[in-house]
Amino acid sequence: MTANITVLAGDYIGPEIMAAGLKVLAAVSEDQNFDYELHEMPFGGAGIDQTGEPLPAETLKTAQQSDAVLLAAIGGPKWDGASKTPEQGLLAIRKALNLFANIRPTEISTAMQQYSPLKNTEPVDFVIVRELTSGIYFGTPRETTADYALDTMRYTNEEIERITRVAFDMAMKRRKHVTLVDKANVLDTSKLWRKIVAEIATDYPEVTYDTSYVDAASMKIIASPSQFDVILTENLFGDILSDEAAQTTGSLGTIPSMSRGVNGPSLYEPIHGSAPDIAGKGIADPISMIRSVAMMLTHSFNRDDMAKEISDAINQTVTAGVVTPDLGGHATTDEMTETIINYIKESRHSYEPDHV
Ligand SMILES: NC(=O)C1=CN([C@@H]2O[C@H](COP(=O)(O)OP(=O)(O)OC[C@H]3O[C@@H](n4cnc5c(N)ncnc54)[C@H](O)[C@@H]3O)[C@@H](O)[C@H]2O)C=CC1
Ligand SMILES: CC(C)CC(=O)C(=O)O
Ligand SMILES: [Mg+2]
Repeated sequence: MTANITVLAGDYIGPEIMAAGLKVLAAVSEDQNFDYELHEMPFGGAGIDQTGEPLPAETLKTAQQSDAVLLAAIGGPKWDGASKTPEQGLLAIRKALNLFANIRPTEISTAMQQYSPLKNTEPVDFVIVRELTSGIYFGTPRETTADYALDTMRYTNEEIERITRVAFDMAMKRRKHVTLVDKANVLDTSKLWRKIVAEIATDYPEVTYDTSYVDAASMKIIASPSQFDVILTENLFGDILSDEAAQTTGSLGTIPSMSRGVNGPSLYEPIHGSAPDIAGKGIADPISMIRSVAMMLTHSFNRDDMAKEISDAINQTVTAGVVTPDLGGHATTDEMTETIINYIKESRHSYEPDHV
């Protein structure tokens, strides 16, 4: 069977890191009985420029019909303040594909330890489960007048329930601990989250469960990150905390994500944006995109073996110090990508039986 993958390169560094991700996908697929077809479509600012729409109808249709979607990043100053923005396209595709669960891992592996600004921590390995299709990014009413602007934070019981089950199911496969991050000392929506999460937690007696206000949680991510296993939180808080958590590994440019719904394709993308400040220089860190490819192989195509090859090669590359400037190195995006590919090839070569 051929895997159909929609490719949304997007804007600024988007095409640079997507190229890196696709090169690694090609390398790791070689001789692996994994056939795939790429469907490259305009999206974000590129969608606006080509069709007038950040999420062109053809792009959405292609994504809906595919087995998985790979997205690099969208947005940037070119479209800031325009009537249609790349970010509208991003929110629209998340909603249209019902991608309510956004999974953002933070791991300071042995290989990454040297790049972490955190010193002498216990091993860090937690996952942020962020609600992705509701909350203040989607709530109505929403308006701007001459005197005020209004956004609305709104959550239904059902929206909280389904993401909570994703978080507890994930905890069951990990260290069995969930931390709900909210602002329940102030917000009614957070009070509702607490009530519903406490109810659902009773279905998971093996999972320990605690809560933290988001302000304190942002401190704990720096001060004592090893206490976390699964962080469950709403859309805005998850957006903010995941960038903070990413930086503890050394760079925002290293963290991938998966966004999933009930049926239909999942979407894989770096957690960062289009980094306009470094676009065109050839120095974007490709790890976040390459790890997004690995997440796709695991979760959409059941190819954990190929994902592990990618992960091992990334670890070897960063251990060897072949890293881009965000991690303090001098490598270009291409050099880092080629090094990762070489490690993949080398590991296969060393396992080949001798042909006499
Ligand atoms: N999913 C997406 O496509 C997202 C899009 N955006 C959009 O991206 C645009 C730029 O937003 P910013 O606030 O600047 O956030 P950003 O995440 O693009 O960049 C923040 C900082 O991190 C650095 N950085 C990010 N990714 C990197 C990588 N792979 N390698 C090296 N350094 C990297 C950038 O150079 C910058 O200094 C905006 O239009 C924003 O709306 C922001 C976040 C997510
Ligand atoms: C347009 C934003 C909601 C994108 C973003 O910052 C994210 O999803 O992390
Ligand atoms: Mg963000």
